[in-house]
Amino acid sequence: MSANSKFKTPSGHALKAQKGQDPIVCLTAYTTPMARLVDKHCDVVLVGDSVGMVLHGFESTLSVTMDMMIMHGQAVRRGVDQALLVVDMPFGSYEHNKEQAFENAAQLMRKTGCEAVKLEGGAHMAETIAYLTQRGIPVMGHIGLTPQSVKAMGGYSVQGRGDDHKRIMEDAKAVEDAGAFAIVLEMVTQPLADEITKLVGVPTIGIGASVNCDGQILVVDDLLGLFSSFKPKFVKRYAELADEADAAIELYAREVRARSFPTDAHVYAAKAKKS
Ligand SMILES: Nc1nc(=O)c2c([nH]1)NC[C@@H]1CN(c3ccc(C(=O)N[C@@H](CCC(=O)O)C(=O)O)cc3)CN21
Ligand SMILES: CC(C)C(=O)C(=O)O
Ligand SMILES: [Mg+2]
Repeated sequence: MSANSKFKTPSGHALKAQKGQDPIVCLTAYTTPMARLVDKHCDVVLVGDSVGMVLHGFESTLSVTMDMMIMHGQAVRRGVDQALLVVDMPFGSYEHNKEQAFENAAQLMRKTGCEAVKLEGGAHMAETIAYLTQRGIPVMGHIGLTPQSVKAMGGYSVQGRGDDHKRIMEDAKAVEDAGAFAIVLEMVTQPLADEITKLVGVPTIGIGASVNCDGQILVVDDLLGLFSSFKPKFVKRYAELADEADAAIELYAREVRARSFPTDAHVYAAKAKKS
């Protein structure tokens, strides 16, 4: 029995070693039942701060709090026992200084039992990422389109088409050098994603980036067709569950109004029937 065998989930180091191997499969989850479905097929489950837009109806991720990430992180933890569990640090919980970042990252790990945290930002967050990783907190980076900066960026648009190409390359290198075990590349051009994937020694996880990234991630509600307030180009719908739910709810409403539901099969007689 190896010294590590009591840890049943993979570590950030195990994921790091997967660069250049089979593609790393990642999805989000925010609840226990969805976590169970996703855990079965994925290497990484992310409790994304996209939960604010997908489950709480916020217009951006800026309103998401530590309490929300802790509650959804705990729910997802109960459904994940195979994949690496990563929790997003919410807006305002890590930008002030590295001590604030450590305090909140430690709280996320302590209260949810996740294996790692993710935070947005490139070179300007390198010092913070180094501070966390040197103190035992595995960090996943996230560069390119960083949704917590939507108000500064003026929208959710493709990154790296102009003179920001060089800056994003430098961001990737800085985040790797700071000790991140993997880096999410969101909505950067394919040539830029490919250059970064070749440049860095840690896995790149693409979302609207490139088929050549070391892994891919999507919001699971997007691929299931459960979320439709917007549909970025990078989303592929593998199912239309909202349409199925709509049809089911419509039929229920019709049957209640027609008094065709419930039937004898759904109500209780005075005496239990022998079966
Ligand atoms: N459900 C969901 N899926 C996501 O991928 C996601 C979230 N929520 N919330 C946080 C961020 C926000 N994201 C977004 C939101 C909108 C676009 C979007 O509208 N993109 C368009 C316009 C592109 C452009 O202007 O150049 C697109 O066609 O891709 C992209 C990413 C990605 N993240
Ligand atoms: C889409 C992924 C990368 C994310 O950060 C989120 O779901 O919040
Ligand atoms: Mg996020």
